[in-house]
Amino acid sequence: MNSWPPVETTVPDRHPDAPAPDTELPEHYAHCFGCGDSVEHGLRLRATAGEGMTVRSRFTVTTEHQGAPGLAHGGLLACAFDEALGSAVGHLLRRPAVTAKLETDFLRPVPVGTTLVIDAHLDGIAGRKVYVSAEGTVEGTTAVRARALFITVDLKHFVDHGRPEDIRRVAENPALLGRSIDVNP
Ligand SMILES: CCCCCCCCCCCCCC(=O)SCCNC(=O)CCNC(=O)[C@H](O)C(C)(C)COP(=O)(O)OP(=O)(O)OC[C@H]1O[C@@H](n2cnc3c(N)ncnc32)[C@H](O)[C@@H]1OP(=O)(O)O
Repeated sequence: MNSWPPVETTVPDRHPDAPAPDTELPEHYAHCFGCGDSVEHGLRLRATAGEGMTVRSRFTVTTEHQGAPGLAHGGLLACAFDEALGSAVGHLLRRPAVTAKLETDFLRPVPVGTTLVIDAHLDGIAGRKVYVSAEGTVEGTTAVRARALFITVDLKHFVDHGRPEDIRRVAENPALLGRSIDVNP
């Protein structure tokens, strides 16, 4: 296995305004496929801040999330990890960041009706590069592991690249963004 993080990093402190351990984290965007309550068949991840540089997320697999009969689709499992890892970066550093690279190891199938518990850990930071990893367990057995590189960006990134009507809807109704995001930092 390659060394991780792949470059020299430092481990940052939690942001002073990061949610305290055991705090339930809000959805970051109502229309997010990973965590938004407005997305009918979305993943609806729920997350809790952990100790140190950790966040625990939970993804309950439903019949809408199947790939093979009765089993979660691998692409949706990768999506769940993207969300869980992004949540760790966003909430612990309180800086906007996007996924640049995501790698997943699928070790065991994840059945419909089970809850995947994803423990994400912020491993290190080098400039704008943030390295995070996570392990997902079903009833105590490791099913999926993932590693990712996130890159911190300015809020301008989302304004420049997002669809204007969606940006406008958020500007008119900031409640669509989770309580934890300051749209006027
Ligand atoms: C705030 C409070 C709470 C918030 C909660 C939020 C929860 C959120 C949950 C959300 C969850 C869902 C999250 C989502 O779904 S995010 C959506 C999916 N991701 C994207 O759309 C990102 C698309 N990519 C880009 O926009 C650009 O490529 C970015 C911005 C990433 C970089 O373009 P930019 O022009 O700005 O920078 P740069 O190119 O100089 O690169 C900078 C450095 O990075 C290195 N590099 C780049 N790519 C790679 C790579 N693939 N492997 C290895 N290294 C890579 C690069 O070599 C350079 O290194 P160095 O030369 O400096 O050493």
